[in-house]
Amino acid sequence: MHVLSTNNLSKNYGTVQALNQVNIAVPPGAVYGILGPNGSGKTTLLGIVMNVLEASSGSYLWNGQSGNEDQRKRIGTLLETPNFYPYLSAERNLEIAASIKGHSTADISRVLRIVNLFERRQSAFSTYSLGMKQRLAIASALLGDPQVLVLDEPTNGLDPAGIAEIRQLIRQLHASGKTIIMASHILDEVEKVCTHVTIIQKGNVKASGTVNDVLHNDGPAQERVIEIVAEDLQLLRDAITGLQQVKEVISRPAMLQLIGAADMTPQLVNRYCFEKGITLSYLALKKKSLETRFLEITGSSSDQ
Ligand SMILES: Nc1ncnc2c1ncn2[C@@H]1O[C@H](COP(=O)(O)OP(=O)(O)OP(=O)(O)O)[C@@H](O)[C@H]1O
Repeated sequence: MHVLSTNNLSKNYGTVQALNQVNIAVPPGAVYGILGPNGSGKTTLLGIVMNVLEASSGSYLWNGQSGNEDQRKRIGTLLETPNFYPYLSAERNLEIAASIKGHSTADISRVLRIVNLFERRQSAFSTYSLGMKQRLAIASALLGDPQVLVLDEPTNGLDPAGIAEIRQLIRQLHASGKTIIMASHILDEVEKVCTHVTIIQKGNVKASGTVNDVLHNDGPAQERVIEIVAEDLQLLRDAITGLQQVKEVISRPAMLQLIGAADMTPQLVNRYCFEKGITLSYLALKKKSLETRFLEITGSSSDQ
């Protein structure tokens, strides 16, 4: 059974269609990325499934059941930057959060340890770095030990060190068995921490599946690139141009790049050169870059 599934969720804000018949299905134990540029509808989607916003149409199920308050209490959320009191300690702030959420304060040491802030628990929130502040926010989401976490852009506004801390924490929570649903507009982030991804653009789902299938799978009809080097590049160029599977030969500094379809295999190129009496000193099949694949899916980098 899926932890979360949506059925044709749509949302209009007046004339703005923020979501258009969105279907996602989150398997247990996944780190599920909702990837899309600013304004693509990620926050709206998370807001609806957390019952902060109402859908215009469509429905969703948490663990196969229509959402109810009790269930939602068992989901840890980080939807916006939480308001912690700057002059109170991390521990005191969590005591307040626990009492608001109806969780026992006995859980506070545990969550502070998970996010690696236990040693700094007595320090005032205002003395924390941005990364620490965000970790405290995740600690607050972890109160009550929810099995599912919903995080909206958890690394937004952090410096590279802070980003690395949060990504490490998400990986660690995943390893401990939590299901994590997170919005992000950073392709690299989704590739680094997520197991599954839905790419959303202008409220429409463009692709969904495991990160590997969606972002790395070139598909059989896709173009591929092979790089080759031999002692005499001109001779190599003259020879390889005769190989039917090679559509284009590009001269790069000290190497040739061959563009072809999936039938242009490294084995074929190697054998062909060998038969022409040329020994290759380098041969590599290059994967299409993630960025290129993303642009293919979304059609544009800046278009929302
Ligand atoms: N309260 C609102 N009233 C009117 N339009 C809204 C409202 N909230 C969001 N929108 C619009 O809905 C669309 C989706 O917004 P949403 O915030 O869900 O996207 P997002 O992908 O989360 O973007 P961001 O990363 O910037 O938060 C945008 O066009 C946005 O301008």
